[in-house]
Amino acid sequence: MTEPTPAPDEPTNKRRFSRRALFGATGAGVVVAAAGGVTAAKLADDDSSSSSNVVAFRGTRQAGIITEAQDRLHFASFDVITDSRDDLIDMLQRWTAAAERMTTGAETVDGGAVDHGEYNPPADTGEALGLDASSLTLTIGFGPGLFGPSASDPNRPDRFGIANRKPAALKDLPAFAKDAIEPSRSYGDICVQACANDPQVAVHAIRNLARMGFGVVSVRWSQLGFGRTSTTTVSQQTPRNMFGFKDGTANIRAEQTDVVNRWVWVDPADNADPAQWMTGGSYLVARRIRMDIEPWDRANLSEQEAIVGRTKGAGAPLGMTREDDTPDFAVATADGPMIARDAHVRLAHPDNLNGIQILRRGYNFTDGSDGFGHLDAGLFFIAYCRDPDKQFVPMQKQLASKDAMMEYLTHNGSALFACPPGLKAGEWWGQHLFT
Ligand SMILES: C=CC1=C(C)c2cc3[nH]c(cc4nc(cc5[nH]c(cc1n2)c(C)c5CCC(=O)O)C(CCC(=O)O)=C4C)c(C)c3C=C
Ligand SMILES: [Fe+2]
Repeated sequence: MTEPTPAPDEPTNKRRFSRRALFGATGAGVVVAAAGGVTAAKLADDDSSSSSNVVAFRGTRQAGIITEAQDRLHFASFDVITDSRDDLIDMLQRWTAAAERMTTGAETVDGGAVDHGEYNPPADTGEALGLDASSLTLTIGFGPGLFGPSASDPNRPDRFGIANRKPAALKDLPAFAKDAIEPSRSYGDICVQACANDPQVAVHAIRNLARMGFGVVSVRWSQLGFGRTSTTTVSQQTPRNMFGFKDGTANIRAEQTDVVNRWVWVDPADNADPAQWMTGGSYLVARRIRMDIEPWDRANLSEQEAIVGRTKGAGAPLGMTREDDTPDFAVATADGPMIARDAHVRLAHPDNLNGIQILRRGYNFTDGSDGFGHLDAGLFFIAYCRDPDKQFVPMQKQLASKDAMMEYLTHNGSALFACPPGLKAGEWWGQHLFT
């Protein structure tokens, strides 16, 4: 594979690290692999966004939350299949080292694909050799079932002695109106969200973590996403969802520090002492939402726009012309409000939800067709929030019962994970939960 040629408008400070370049350079001692550390990454900061192709793995926050949303997703939810706390910790340590390397464009271990002897299975599966880091971020979260009983599995024992460390906010989401949740696409003990600008890099990362976890975890479900449906920084263009509408316009942006602190990061006051490991982290809500594409495609444009509450072309609130115009829910027409009472954006707007906000970070998906000639397509909705019970739950309750868009949606996957804060040098995933 050839090294990608930098685009002419690429910043001159842009750093490119490819697995092939590192592969060739390790002999010269360029890469510092001790404790999984690789010197090349941009130094971490609160934002973790990077203008280069390497996003810092370590920092105050985990990367992949307010990081500028990448184009591709591979999300995996794992069941822990061992009762051994030591084995789980050992795997988390090995995962951390490999994850840190992969986010720099390196293999899981030095020379993993081809240098570990012809009679051993390769320690890296190799499909990302020659590809650069592609802004890969790997974000870990822990599900309610890891701590013992949960609503989805009430008989789970506390296998790892961490029941008292469970944050109050970490509980399975309630059932919402019209939910059609499939357990085989839902829940899980540990999640890893892999986001990258190259799908092969994201898939390689999840595949290798799954391979390394053999005997300790098994993949419960996973989801690929092919196009972001959010903007998380002010410089990003708003993408479109599978209904053809701009999605992400009114999202929280990384630069809105006060808003992010209020609605995304867990505060010390949110938890008692045993759950302080979550301070500075965030809760990840995942919902697989099937979109009924074919009936939608037969709805006329004005009906589609009335359901969303924005125009399809510009993405402007109805009654306005520009995407960044502020919606005015008071404007009336002869037939009622300009933005209908059951329009999606009216119901999801903070003015109609006691000020509540969430950070959306979802992806379009298409998993082929369903055997009846319909696309199995939709939105893999991901949201980050400080307290799902006070943010996502009331928002989704309102949408599930009143939103006109629900006629075209089926929520068939659901999960909640607690994503701890970022790692300092030498720390490993889950360290402050298990020690
Ligand atoms: C519970 C939260 C939300 C779910 C679930 C959800 C599903 C969903 N949304 C769209 C399409 C659009 N959503 C838009 C705005 C919007 N959506 C939510 C929340 C949920 N959406 C919020 C908080 C907002 C912002 C509201 C506001 O403050 O104005 C938009 C408009 C553009 C935008 O602001 O992003 C679209 C379009 C789909 C298709 C969908 C499920 C498949
Ligand atoms: Fe929405």
